[in-house]
Amino acid sequence: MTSETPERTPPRVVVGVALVQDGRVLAARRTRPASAAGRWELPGGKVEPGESEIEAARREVAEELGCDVAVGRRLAGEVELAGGMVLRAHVGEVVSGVPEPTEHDLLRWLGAEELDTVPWLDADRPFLPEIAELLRRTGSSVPVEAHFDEGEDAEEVLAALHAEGYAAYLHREGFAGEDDSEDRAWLVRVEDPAAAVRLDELVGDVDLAWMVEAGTAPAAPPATPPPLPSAPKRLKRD
Ligand SMILES: Nc1nc2c([nH]c(=O)n2[C@H]2C[C@H](O)[C@@H](COP(=O)(O)OP(=O)(O)OP(=O)(O)O)O2)c(=O)[nH]1
Repeated sequence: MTSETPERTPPRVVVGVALVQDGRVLAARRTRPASAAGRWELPGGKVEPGESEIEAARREVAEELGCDVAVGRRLAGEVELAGGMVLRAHVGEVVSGVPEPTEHDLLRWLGAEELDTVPWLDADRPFLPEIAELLRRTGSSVPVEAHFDEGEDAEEVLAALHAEGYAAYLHREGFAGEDDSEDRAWLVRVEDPAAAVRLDELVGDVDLAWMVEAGTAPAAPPATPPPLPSAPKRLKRD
């Protein structure tokens, strides 16, 4: 950039939250302005100066829906809005309370195949394919597992899930005929789709970990759990 390049004001961010629960996402119908009334959006609003997107998302959802939400990773991309604003979207979930609209006139929980049944605001449409994929991936009641090479990473993710109120447990991968416990991976298993969304996010912050299809591994931890490292290790977050 040269000294002649005019300074650009960064666009104001509007953050929408794709609240996911039981394989569905919460859509809210706007009442204002007249040009947007009757169109559907993700709950959210403008990020205030000094606020992070996540703080703004939690504040806006509390104002609009009267419930507490956990806000996780950002969906890909952003969409330019009129008035020098951009729309970004994050995945989230309700952690306490039941969404009741204070500004919208209707809420609907939509499954992956129902996303097209409401007239979304134009700016929200580019996010729908990723939301649909997320709902398909997490919408079943099949257990979901994450594989960890390192026990301490698995333990830390497990602790994070428990701290946020999710049911999750740790077990070691079983290899037929394998008796060297050093070679066996750690698996964190969840059965609730909302917990699967959160597990997926946490796994994204760990180098040697990935989501796996839950196999036939035992559904309960072994009677005598193998020792875990005790030193805490920070998750890499951005
Ligand atoms: N909240 C939200 N706004 C959206 C979405 N899609 C979209 O184009 N918008 C637009 C509508 C508005 O022009 C702008 C956000 O306005 P807003 O009225 O929700 O935000 P706010 O509560 O912070 O605003 P204000 O009433 O305090 O002025 O972004 C969406 O999914 N969620």
